[in-house]
Order: sequence, then C-alpha cells, then structure tokens
Amino acid sequence: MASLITAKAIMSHHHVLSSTRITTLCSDKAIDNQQRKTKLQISHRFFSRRTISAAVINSASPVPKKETVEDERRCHVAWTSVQQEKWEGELTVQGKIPTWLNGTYLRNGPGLWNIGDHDFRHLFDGYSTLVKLEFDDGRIFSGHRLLESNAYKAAKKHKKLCYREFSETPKPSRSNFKNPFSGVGEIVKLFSGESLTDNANTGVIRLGDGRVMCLTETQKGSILVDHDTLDTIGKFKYDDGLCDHMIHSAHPIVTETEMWTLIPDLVKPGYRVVRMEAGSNKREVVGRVKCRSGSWGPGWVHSFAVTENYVLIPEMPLRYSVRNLLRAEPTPLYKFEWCPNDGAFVHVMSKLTGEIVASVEVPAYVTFHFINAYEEDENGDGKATVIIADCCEHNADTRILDMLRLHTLRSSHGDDVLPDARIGRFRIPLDGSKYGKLETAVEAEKHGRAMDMCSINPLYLGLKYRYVYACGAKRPCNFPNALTKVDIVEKEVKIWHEHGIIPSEPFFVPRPGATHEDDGVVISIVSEENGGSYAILLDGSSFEEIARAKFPYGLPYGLHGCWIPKH
Ligand SMILES: CC1=C(/C=C/C(C)=C/C=C/C(C)=C/C=C/C=C(C)/C=C/C=O)C(C)(C)CCC1
Ligand SMILES: [Fe+2]
Repeated sequence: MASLITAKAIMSHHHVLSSTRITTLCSDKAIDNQQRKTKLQISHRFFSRRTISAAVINSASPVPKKETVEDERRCHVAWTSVQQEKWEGELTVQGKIPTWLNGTYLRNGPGLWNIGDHDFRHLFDGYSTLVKLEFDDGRIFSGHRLLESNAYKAAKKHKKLCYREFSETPKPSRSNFKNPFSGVGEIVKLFSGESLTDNANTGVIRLGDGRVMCLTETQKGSILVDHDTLDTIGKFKYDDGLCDHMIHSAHPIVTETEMWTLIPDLVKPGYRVVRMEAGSNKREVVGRVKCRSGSWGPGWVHSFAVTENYVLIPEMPLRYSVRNLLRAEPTPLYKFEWCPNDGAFVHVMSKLTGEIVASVEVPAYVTFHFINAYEEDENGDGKATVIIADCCEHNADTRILDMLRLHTLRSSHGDDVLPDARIGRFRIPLDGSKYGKLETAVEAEKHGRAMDMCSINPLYLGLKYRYVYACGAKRPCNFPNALTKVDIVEKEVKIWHEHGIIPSEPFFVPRPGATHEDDGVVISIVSEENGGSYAILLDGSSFEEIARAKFPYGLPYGLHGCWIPKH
C-alpha cells in the first residue's frame, strides 16, 4: 500500500513535486528494494489496461545545491528531470484519433539532468529518455523509460558522471590528480573513444529491416531498443571497422532500403559518406570529401540532406575543435569553435559514384537541422542544374547553443530572449560555379522568428516538396513555444499555440493512400506551464487539433521521434 501511494503521488501530482526534487523522491526510504521491483497495479482511471512500474532513479543523492533547487522550483516542467525511471499506462483521449493511425510514435531526448550531487549544465547532456505513444484503434497506450546506456548505468552505479557528455567531462580521480601522465591518458581515451558517452539521447530511427535504434553523435551511442517495451536491447555493432572515427551525424537518412550517414574525420579534416543496406550492419564508404577551410577541424555536422541522386555535405564555420574537446571545463562554444573567416561551404557528392560534383562557398550559416533538399532542372531537359536545400538556420549566430544551457532555460521568465531563426534556402548550382546562395525561404516574422525541430512528409524525402512542420514561436519567449506549418511555395504559415506550452518536434505521419502532401496527422508532446503534459494530434492540412491525451504527470522537452507502423 505504501508503494502504491508513493507511485500515485509521484505520477499524478507533478506540480506538487516540482518544488521537491527528484533526489528527494529518490532518497525516500519508504521505497525499499523489494518495492522497487514490484509492479504496481494502479486503480487510477487512466491506467485501465496496463500496469505501472515504479523504479528509483538514484537512491542516495545528497541534498542538492541551493542554486539548483531554486532553478528547478521555478522552472518549467520542460526542463525538469523525469520523476521516475519508467511508467506505462493508457491515456484518456479527448477528440477522435483517425482509425487509420495504428502504430507507435517513439520520441527520444534528454530527460534526466542530475546524477548523485552533480547537476548537468546543458540541455543536450541529459540521459536519454524514450517516450512512446502506441495508437491502437482509437486508443493511446503510452510510457516512458530511461535508456540503459553504459553512461547511464555507470552514473547510477557510481553516483557520478563517468563519461564525457556534450558539455561535461568527468572529474579526474584522486589518484590521477598527481599523475603527470594522466593528460596523455585522457588524450588516448578521447581518441580511442573510450571516454566518450554512449548516451544516445538525440534521436531514434526505424531501420528498413524494422530494427529501432537510438542515436547520438558518438558512434558507440547507437543503441537498439524494443519499441513496445522500451527495453534496451544492446549496442548496434557496426560490422565495418569505421567506428574508430568516433563520431557521426546524429541524423542518418533512413529509407526502407538503406541508410546514409556522414562520418567527420577530425584528424584529416573531411567527411566520409557512408551507406548501409537495410538488414546489414556494414556501412560502405561511398566517397570522401576534404574540408576546404584552412581551419584545423571539420565543420560540425549534426544533420545533412540528400536528393534523389546526391548527398549534400555541409561544412559549417562552427567547427569541431580538438583543443576544446580535450578541455575539462566547457568553453563558450563547448567542443566547437566559430571560424567565419575560414569560409562556409556546401559539397555535393554523387550517390552512385562518390564523386564530388559541386563544392561551393556560401554565406556563413549555423544549422543543426536540414529540412529537405531536391534537384531542379531549369532547362527542362531532364538534367539537374541546381540543388535546393532547406534548413533551420540561426542567422549565422551561435548564441542558440548558449540559450540551451539549463540555467538559462530555467531562469528566463517571459523575457523575449530567443535568438532569431529562419528557413534558410541554399541554391547550389551544378555548373561548376564557385559560389552558392543562401536566402530566407519565408519571411521569418510569420513563424515568430523561431524555426527548428522540423519534419516533412517522409514520402517527399529528396523530392520537390511544399510543407515544413516545425517549432516556431509566439513572442515573447525564451524557447520555441508554438507548432508551425510552413507552406514554402505559397509562403504562408499556420501557427498552433497555447499559453505557457513547450511543444516538442511536430512529427508528420502521412495517411496511407493519401494523394496530397499534407494529408496526414502531426504528433507532438507538449510540456505545460502547470507541470503537466499531453500528446497532441493536429490535422496535417488544417493544422487544427484533432485529439489530445493528457499524461498523468509532466514530461520534459524531447528531441526527435520516429513512426513504427503496425503491420
Ligand atoms: C558527447 C559528445 C558530443 C555530443 C554531441 C551531441 C550529443 C550533440 C547533440 C546535438 C543536438 C541535440 C542538437 C540539437 C539542436 C536543437 C536546436 C538548435 C533546437 C532549437 C530550438 O528549437 C560531441 C560534441 C560530438 C563531442 C564528443 C562528445
Ligand atoms: Fe537533431
């Protein structure tokens, strides 16, 4: 009974708990080891079909630092760690789920930002937390669970940070303080990838063969999961010897038949373009492109784009910096440095031959997410003359990275401090020209000068397309607080917003048999100002609400998701 009450309290009164901390909950001696293992049957009306598992995140965390308690007490649930390791149950639906929507939406993202007495600094540091929405004949069965990466398991066991995360480096052990060779050891551990995290908190993809994989930017952070139970299955073992290059793009491009990704080379600055067949674990190197800039490191490549015949490789002036990678304390740009004087480039590689068919200099840019790209045949003779590539572009301003520090997110209330972003459109001529263009596709004011976390109809991948779904803004805000549908042909924008919300990436699922690009639904998970959260379903065409389903507790902000259809 005691555990029943504890679990109910944990799950149904998040805003009461937001003034307590996860650490306080976790040191609750009422939850003993036996209770931890107990599956709790909850009589709450939301949880009719499934049972709820209560698990303790960290049982012996000391009282947190005052500054952070203040931060979390006042902060939005979007930036508050999940209150328990896992939960599962049915959600009550308001509205009507389309009967054709059968399958699972899976979302990944950082969801736990403290371990032991250590509070993470940056949004991207948090431990991966999967959230699922299983649509089944008009009902939604949901759940969340922390991913059992080695980084998370080690942190739980030792009650401290054990691997290098996005902005954090573990403190050297006492014995290493006095060791004059420990610096060399750290370099070896970094370049062998040993000290890097496998906390796959960035995205989740469904490979063509049905396997579901969580990802981050370290190759060792490619982890297979069961999309139904959210169990961690284990590491995805690349069977090709390319892992020694440590990092890769967090956003491979996946179709039913293949997967493309980029592997930056920190030693000889450049990128390998690799392809993996569905059903295989072996990536083949299709080609390599050398960086054009004189700077030491390659440009950061969080994502990239493809057309039918080409792979676009961005070389952004925000570059990996080995010096910053080695530093224990975070630098203003973390593991990166801003080198606009060395130029910004986009390279185009043939998918078939691996040849570089264009390499153009473009105005400086900062992008994390490419939206889509396609070939245009201006002469009408069937031969592509130009490539159009769209991305969420931060006006060549790196401040967005600092805006995503937890302290900043938690402490700005009502200030209009979110730096502007737009849909940046690259035009890359295929005639050997030296320069490409970068323009604003749609007047940014129309989507509140915020633009990130985008999706498109996946059937239009690499093809001429019209609609972008993304997070936009209703100003004033310190973070994108609206969902937006942008018609990039007619330059029209629709906005969906409610007061005090932080929505995650709007994910488009096409209706089977649809003949219009926007015939489908958009799924997002919304964190509310009052500490709650809900899943929202918008009509892909009208962008109006079709249905929503409230979670019995608050979920933090998440990053990217995928759709696993029910067969
Ligand atoms: C762990 C190491 C690294 C990790 C890099 C990671 C985890 C990068 C993640 C980047 C993400 C999640 C970018 C998302 C951007 C979202 C934006 C701008 C949203 C804006 C608002 O809507 C390396 C840095 C690769 C170094 C090695 C260690
Ligand atoms: Fe991303």
